[in-house]
Amino acid sequence: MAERVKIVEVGPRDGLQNEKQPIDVATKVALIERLVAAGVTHIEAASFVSPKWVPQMAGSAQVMAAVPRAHQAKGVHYSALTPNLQGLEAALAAGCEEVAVFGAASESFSRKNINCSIAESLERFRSVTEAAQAAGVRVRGYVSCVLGCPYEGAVAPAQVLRVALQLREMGCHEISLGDTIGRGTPDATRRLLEACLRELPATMLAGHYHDTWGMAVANVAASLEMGLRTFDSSVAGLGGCPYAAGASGNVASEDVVYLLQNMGYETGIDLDALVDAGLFISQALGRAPQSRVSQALRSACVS
Ligand SMILES: CC(C)(COP(=O)([O-])OP(=O)([O-])OC[C@H]1O[C@@H](n2cnc3c(N)ncnc32)[C@H](O)[C@@H]1OP(=O)([O-])[O-])[C@@H](O)C(=O)NCCC(=O)NCCSC(=O)C[C@@](C)(O)CC(=O)[O-]
Repeated sequence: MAERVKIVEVGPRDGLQNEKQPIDVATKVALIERLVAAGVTHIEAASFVSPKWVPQMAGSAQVMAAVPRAHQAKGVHYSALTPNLQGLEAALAAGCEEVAVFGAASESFSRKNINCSIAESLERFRSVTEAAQAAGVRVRGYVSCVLGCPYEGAVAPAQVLRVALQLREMGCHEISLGDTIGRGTPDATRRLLEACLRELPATMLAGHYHDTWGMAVANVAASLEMGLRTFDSSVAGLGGCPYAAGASGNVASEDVVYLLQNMGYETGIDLDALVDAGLFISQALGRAPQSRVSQALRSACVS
């Protein structure tokens, strides 16, 4: 039987959080419905952050109220970002079964993104993880800027590991390593993972690679070689971070699924239906999908 790789679809959150044009709740929910229909089982659907900081995520409670719940019996999980207790309370009220705290390996990015130092953020996350665990909700931990910071440049793998270890110590079940600005190369990704894997099991790590420099699929492949089996991706390559100017979208889910299928891994995702989901949201945004696989599948020269 083929080995399973877990895809965490972050398009509805990471993908849409930075869009300038308003996207209504119905469109977000319709995207999520299509992702579920394509077989996606882990969807980051919402973000309970300050609407003054990230206006696009303001409708998160309405999104969570409308996502297809019947599919949960078939193993679909919805998660949301929660930077503090206020966010956690809103996420619990909205029925999230997993939440995510998001820290950074760079001081400057931490301050720009969540308005506090790394140390302050970790204190804050501790109260979030304690309250989430008391409510029976799992917590994922993000570390941003693992392969470079938009304000500080190079980031040492040891600094990433320090933050990741503290997230694990407070009970995060999974640590997602975010190449926020997409500067990473396969060699840099391997060096980062070598450092992290000395202290953390591969089963606990997820690769979250942005594609700004076109390296994201290569970084997924390098991470697979290093033992990672969980990847975050964004349908149609949507996305960017509001606090990392110029950063483009996550690696496209279609491209990751194509890669995995052709390497013999199982994802449970129907590529054609995923391409359709990407086309749906791209049409709603008035542009073409960034996924190269989507473009190739739809081009006239496909044999
Ligand atoms: C963390 C804060 C809230 C601190 O922001 P702050 O201004 O320091 O917070 P505060 O506690 O002083 O509160 C100020 C106001 O915000 C409100 N507030 C406070 N908390 C919340 C909340 N949870 N939900 C709704 N409202 C909230 C609070 O009620 C108050 O409202 P006011 O009295 O002024 O009307 C802010 O900086 C923030 O929301 N930042 C979010 C930034 C963000 O979402 N960035 C994008 C996601 S991270 C990312 O994309 C990277 C990732 C994860 O994908 C991985 C990668 O690629 O690297």
